[in-house]
Amino acid sequence: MAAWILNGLVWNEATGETETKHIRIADGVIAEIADASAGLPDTQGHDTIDAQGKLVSAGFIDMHVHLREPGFEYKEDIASGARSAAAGGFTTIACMPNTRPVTDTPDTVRFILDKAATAGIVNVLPYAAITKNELGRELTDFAALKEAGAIGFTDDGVGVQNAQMMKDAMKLAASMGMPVIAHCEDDSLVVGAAVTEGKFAAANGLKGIPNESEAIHVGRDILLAEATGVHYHVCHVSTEQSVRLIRHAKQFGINVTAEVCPHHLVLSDEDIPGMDANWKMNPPLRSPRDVQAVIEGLEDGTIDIVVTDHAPHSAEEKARGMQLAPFGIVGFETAFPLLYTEFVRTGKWTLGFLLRRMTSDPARVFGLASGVLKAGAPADITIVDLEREREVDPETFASKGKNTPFGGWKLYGWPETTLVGGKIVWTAR
Ligand SMILES: NC(=O)N[C@@H](CC(=O)O)C(=O)O
Ligand SMILES: [Zn+2]
Ligand SMILES: [Zn+2]
Repeated sequence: MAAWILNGLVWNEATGETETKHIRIADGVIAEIADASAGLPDTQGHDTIDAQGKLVSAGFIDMHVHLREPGFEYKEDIASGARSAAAGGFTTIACMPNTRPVTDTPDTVRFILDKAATAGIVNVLPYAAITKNELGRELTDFAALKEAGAIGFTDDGVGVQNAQMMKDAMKLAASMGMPVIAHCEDDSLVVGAAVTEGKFAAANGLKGIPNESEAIHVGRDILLAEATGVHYHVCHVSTEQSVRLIRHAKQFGINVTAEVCPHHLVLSDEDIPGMDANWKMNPPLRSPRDVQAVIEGLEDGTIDIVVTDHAPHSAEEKARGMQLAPFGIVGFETAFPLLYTEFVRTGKWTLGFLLRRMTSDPARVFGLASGVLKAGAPADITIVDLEREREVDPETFASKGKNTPFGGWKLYGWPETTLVGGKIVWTAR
């Protein structure tokens, strides 16, 4: 469709303010961005979208999500996950391979791409597993998986326990120009705990997950990345120690990048209200000191991007209680409002900083053409109402998963309309 988005507020990095612009879309790309001071354009023959007073941004990019299909469609499927992403203003998402079967064959990669294309909602980029069935024993066929469309290799959900296996994976990925994305967790240090080691665990007589179970893999993998030259990307950084190691590695020019989730920026273990599994995720909510460290890591560029780690589970599964319920919370439909409300409205971050970490930075890290609002870029666009306050109601989520700790939170910054390739794929009722 040929369309004009009229009178939207577009962030200008040079001035550090928003400016009113008209954006013309043609053939799925941004054809023109016009200054509104020159008056309304001739919109004849075009659809028009009134964005008066609304933020118009490049669509958000989420490089760490779980869509659960194939195999766990009762939690989420590719279409429902994509709809949830669009409702959260995301236009490109990268899905993790801990499906059933695990995404460890070209057939499964193609299955995901086909399903995503049929759904036709957002761009879905599949990761493939590092090891067969994510068991850590045998590498998958990297070349065939890349050929089928996988954009990187990861065993997310579990850490690769064997250092030689990880080194072999990195060497192979490096030779193909592909990134290795790591869920950092040393099994020998994790003692079947549901929450972090710290105040909440102690107060409730629970075992805790220690910080070093994450950071020890980060440190190991940084050394392996240095040795192999691979692009190494650290998943869901949650500890002060991991931030420190990544900062140090970057100072040495090692090709490492990292991500952090909204919940690790906003919540600590001291916020957990009780034995409610909607507060259970991996890595767990850490101490306030860790929260401060990941915030500073994101602010100084040690951590490159924000991801949701959208991890839907059924209500029945989450009702099993803190100890038995699976790890994970949904994230698409609260991510931007949460960070906008907590960090931008409070004056801690500029709007531009948050937008960069959710658009152009993930595009830079993973070499995507999207993530920028400029002529010639894909017309993947998010229109956001920054001014209306609304309460988070999980029952209204497009996701099948309602498992969030943010139910009832009053937030600003709700996405209103999401366009992918110039087509409206979601609009708020
Ligand atoms: N983050 C989580 O708590 N859970 C993820 C797995 C993962 O991201 O490691 C899941 O698949 O449910
Ligand atoms: Zn993980
Ligand atoms: Zn994950």
